[in-house]
Amino acid sequence: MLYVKAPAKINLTLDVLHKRPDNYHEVEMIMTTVDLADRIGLMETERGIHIESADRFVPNDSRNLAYQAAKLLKDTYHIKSGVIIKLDKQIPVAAGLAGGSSDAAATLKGLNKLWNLNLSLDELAELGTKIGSDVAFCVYGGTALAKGRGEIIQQLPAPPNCWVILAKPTIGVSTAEVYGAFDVNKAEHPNTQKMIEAIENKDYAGVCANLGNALESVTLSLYPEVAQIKDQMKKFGADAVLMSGSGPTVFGLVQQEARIPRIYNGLRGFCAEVYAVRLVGERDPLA
Ligand SMILES: C[C@](O)(CO)[C@H](O)COP(=O)(O)OP(=O)(O)OC[C@H]1O[C@@H](n2ccc(N)nc2=O)[C@H](O)[C@@H]1O
Ligand SMILES: Nc1ncnc2c1ncn2[C@@H]1O[C@H](COP(=O)(O)OP(=O)(O)OP(=O)(O)O)[C@@H](O)[C@H]1O
Repeated sequence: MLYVKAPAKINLTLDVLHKRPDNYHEVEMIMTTVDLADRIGLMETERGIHIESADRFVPNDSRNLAYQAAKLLKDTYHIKSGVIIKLDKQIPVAAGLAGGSSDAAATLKGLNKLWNLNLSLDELAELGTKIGSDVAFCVYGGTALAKGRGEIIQQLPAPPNCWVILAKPTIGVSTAEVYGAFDVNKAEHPNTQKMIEAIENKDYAGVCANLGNALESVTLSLYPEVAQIKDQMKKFGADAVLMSGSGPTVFGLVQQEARIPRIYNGLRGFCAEVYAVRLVGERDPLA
């Protein structure tokens, strides 16, 4: 069995510029990986693509993004053999943390090895774009500015080190629904350039000050409990707080480790899924 790690991402910024003729939105966003990961096991078999997962929210058929990744490689490169894909899910589902996209990216990278395809990361990212807008970022990992519909990736240095508290309310959010309700005239736009400068200068206060997500107000108006979690996380002592992606997960940045128990335990009082993880920020050299 070949194992591959599929880390979650958070959006330090997410700006939506306009709706495009293809019905996607033009975005500009800064994403970074965190140390919360699914584990993917890949085993060659005679034929077919078989998904095994104990998570009841994860489809085990062609709707699974890891299945789609395997199918795409199999069809494109005329692979005869099949694969069993074991998904050990740690990333909450439909959370705004790119769980499915990261599973797809890890499957592409793992099968590239298992099937000796020798494709470059750039080639895998291009294939990944056919599966979803976040897959290209997940192929590279680390920290990046993503443009276009999310598939044009410019690598950035790692942000200053810190802890990330993730809190996911019990609701799952549909990305399409949130983009569908987005109104460009009402949107707040983060300052992407200032965030890039803060990251480059390893300026933690600057990163905190420039967090911003144009989709946040849309999700907050659909699901008021997300606003509550934001308020609680601030009250318990996070340095800065934002919703990730289209939500509903809220993340808080914390530099002092001693503050984590109060925030973690406070949130656990009314939110079932809470995680305290490190920012990874760097590309995995072994990936
Ligand atoms: C919210 C984010 O996760 C932030 O990282 C991404 O922008 C969404 O990435 P994703 O989940 O990989 O999205 P996709 O699977 O490609 O698209 C899901 C749906 O979201 C909408 N969508 C997505 C990306 C984009 N730039 N504009 C959009 O309008 C489209 O309605 C699309 O049908
Ligand atoms: N491997 C997978 N893991 C989790 N969900 C998957 C997977 N493949 C397909 N899905 C489907 O995708 C939907 C969205 O799940 P996912 O966890 O990828 O959302 P997300 O974290 O909001 O992603 P993003 O941040 O890229 O929008 C789920 O409702 C689920 O049915």
